[in-house]
Parts: sequence; structure tokens; C-alpha cells
Amino acid sequence: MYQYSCMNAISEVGLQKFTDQYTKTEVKEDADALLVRSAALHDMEFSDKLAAIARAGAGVNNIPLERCAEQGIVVFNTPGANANGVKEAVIAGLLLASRDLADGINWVKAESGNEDIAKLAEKEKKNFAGSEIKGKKLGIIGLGAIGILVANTAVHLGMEVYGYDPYISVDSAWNLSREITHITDVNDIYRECDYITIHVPLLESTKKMINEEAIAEMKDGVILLNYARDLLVDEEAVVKAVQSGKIRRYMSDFPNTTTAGVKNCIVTPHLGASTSESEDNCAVMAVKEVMDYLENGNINHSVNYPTCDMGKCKGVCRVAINHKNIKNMIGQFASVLGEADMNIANMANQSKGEYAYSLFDLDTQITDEVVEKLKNVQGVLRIRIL
Ligand SMILES: NC(=O)C1=CN([C@@H]2O[C@H](COP(=O)(O)OP(=O)(O)OC[C@H]3O[C@@H](n4cnc5c(N)ncnc54)[C@H](O)[C@@H]3O)[C@@H](O)[C@H]2O)C=CC1
Ligand SMILES: O=C(O)CCC(=O)C(=O)O
Repeated sequence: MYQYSCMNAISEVGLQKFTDQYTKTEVKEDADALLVRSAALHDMEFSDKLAAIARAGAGVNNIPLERCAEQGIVVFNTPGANANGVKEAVIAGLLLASRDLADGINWVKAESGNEDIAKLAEKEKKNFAGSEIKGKKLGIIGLGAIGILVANTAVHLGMEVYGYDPYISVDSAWNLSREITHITDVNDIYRECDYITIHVPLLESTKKMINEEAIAEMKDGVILLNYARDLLVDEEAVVKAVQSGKIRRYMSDFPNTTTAGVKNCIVTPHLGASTSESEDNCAVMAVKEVMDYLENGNINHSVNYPTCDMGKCKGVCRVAINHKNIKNMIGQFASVLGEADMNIANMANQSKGEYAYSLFDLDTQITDEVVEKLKNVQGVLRIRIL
């Protein structure tokens, strides 16, 4: 039996995928797996029982990835599962930034008791006039799951699209419309584009990548969209630029005291992935990843351990070892098993940065004594017998 705990509201459509081998617990220390959306886990202590954390979403900046790896806790995310939800929010953002629909709606609300509202509207509407996105230049920084959907949709809406992503994956490149202009120097996005949208992960290297210098390069009256993370942008510099008119509007999905309430900063309360479809997709994917890891030891879509998938165990038992990516680990594991007269029927070993993972299918049941010997190999972080 396995236990899981939810750190945020996770879609029931996903939770229902757990079989009767799983029960939900509110006691985090009892959980084999945690399911999380945006809850901040950096200050949380993790019990030795915890084997997996699944982020039902894309961004993992709320999870201490290295500390987890060091404790042998595999962290998963659900790449692409909420990308369409975010894309649609970004397209709405493009339109809301271009047409003064939000102020227009607020005006109607404020005048709702006015009997002359219809006549007044015709007089006042000039205050809410806007511009069209067709024919305008859109620069996209980050062409992953969300960036490519935004890029392709914007082409269909008649925009001239420029894309910048020095680390673009082969899959993303295949899925990108041929209409998109490939940019190799991000400054060309800043200099050329009427609209700029950012879709990169929040990492040390991307923190405040949109800063005062970047803004200075941008066209006067540019519209900046940020549905990725607030810390990617120096928002104090953005607010100054909005107030001076350099930036016409700043669209953000991350309310904070810097941007909330500032005229021409249109901020939504982190709604990008808040659609029933995205929530269901993320939860289903997260639950499947967790079950495959807990039951079979397979790792798919982890952000702190390598992909390693041997399907279902074909031997008598499977040994799953989370360990450091250092030399002679496989040699030492094989020696321990060989000395105990245990045949390895099948095996896999993969590494990612400082961490590695090994799976061994054995023809015989492993004993506690052999498990103890494997645990004592320097660099082993966790062993599970499945
Ligand atoms: N507002 C919301 O509710 C949501 C926000 N997000 C945010 O959006 C981000 C992107 O999500 P996905 O597209 O699903 O992730 P992804 O991992 O598919 O794509 C990220 C892309 O950014 C690129 N990249 C990394 N560093 C870069 C740099 N310095 N310059 C240019 N490109 C760079 C990568 O090569 C990759 O192609 C997430 O990390 C998350 O922070 C994601 C989902 C929902
Ligand atoms: O769970 C959510 O609503 C947040 C989605 C998000 O920001 C992400 O997937 O990175």
C-alpha cells in the first residue's frame, strides 16, 4: 500500500487514477509521494519515507530540487500538460493589452445605474479605443511547450512572429511554424518587436533577464507580457517604464505589491493554468508518473533525476538505486550482487548532472543483508526493492 498527500487542490480526475493500492493522507510524514501545484516547499522538511514529489504543472521553482535529489526524492513535473491553458491566457493578454476592454467594462459597471448609459457610451467610447494585433511584431523569448503554441497561434492571428531560444529542443523546433523568424540575439527581439512575451523557466540564470538595459533597447510604447514568473523581470524598472510611457502596458500573471494597482499594469492572479482541462491534464500526468515510479521504479519527466524506464519487472524483484553520479558505482553494485550469487537479468543506469539512477531486475529475491551492503556503497542515496 502507498500513501500520497496533496499540498494544493489537485484535480479529482487525476486523483481517481490512483488504484486501490493508494490512500490519501493529511499526515505529510506518512506520504510516499506529494502532489503539489504552487505551494512553496523550500522550507519544508521531508521525511525519509517520501520517495517522490510531483508538480502538477511546469515551473518547479517552488521545490528545492537539489535537496530532494540529495535525499533520493525524485521530483517530477508535467511538461506541456497546461501549455494550452497558458497559451489561451497569453492570447487574451495580447488582446487585453491592445484594446482597452478592461477599462471599458469597468466604465459600464460604474455607470450601471445611469439611465442614459447607452447614449453616454457612444460619447465616452473614444476613451477606450485601442489598436489591432494583426500585422504587429511579436517577440517570443523561450520556445518550449507554451512558447511554440503562442508563436503558432499568433501567426494564425496575422502577427509577424520572432522567436528566441538558444536551447530549443528538437521536438519544439519540429513543431514551430515555418513563418517564425529565428532570432539568435535577444536584443533583436527588444529592438524590433511591438509585443514581447517571455516563456522561460525561473532559474538563477534567467532571474531578472528583463532588466533596465533590456527595457532601454525596446521600442517606445512596447507591450510586455509575463505569464512565466514575476522574478524573471525587474518589475521596479518595468513600473518606471510604464509610468514614463516607454512600456505601453505590462501584462503579468503574478500579483505583488510592485505591480498591483499600477495604471497600465494589468495583473491576473496566477490564472494561466487555471482551466479545468489543464488542471485535469496535469493531475492525470502527475499521478501516472508517481504510480510508475513507486510501483516500477521508472522515471519519466523528472527534473532532478534522469529518465530511466525498464517497463515492468520481468525478474523476481527489482532493485532501484538513487545515487551520486560518480565512478565505479555500477561495478560496486554488480560485485555486491555477484558475491551474493544473484544474477542480474536486466539493468539500466542513467545520469543527470551530479545524480544517477540504476535499476536491476534480479532472478532471485534479494536479502536484507545484500540490501544493507548496497546501502553501504559510498554515494548511494536511497534503495528501494520493488
Ligand atoms: N502562468 C502560469 O500559470 C504558468 C506559468 N508557467 C511558466 O512558464 C514557464 C515555461 O513553461 P513551458 O513552456 O511549459 O516550459 P518548457 O520547459 O517547455 O519551455 C521553456 C523554454 O525556455 C527555454 N529557455 C531556457 N532558458 C532560456 C533563455 N535564457 N532564453 C531563451 N529561452 C530559454 C528552454 O530552452 C525551453 O525551450 C514555466 O517554467 C513556468 O514558470 C508554466 C505553466 C503555467
Ligand atoms: O498550478 C498552477 O496553477 C500554476 C501553474 C504554473 O505556474 C506552472 O505550471 O508552472
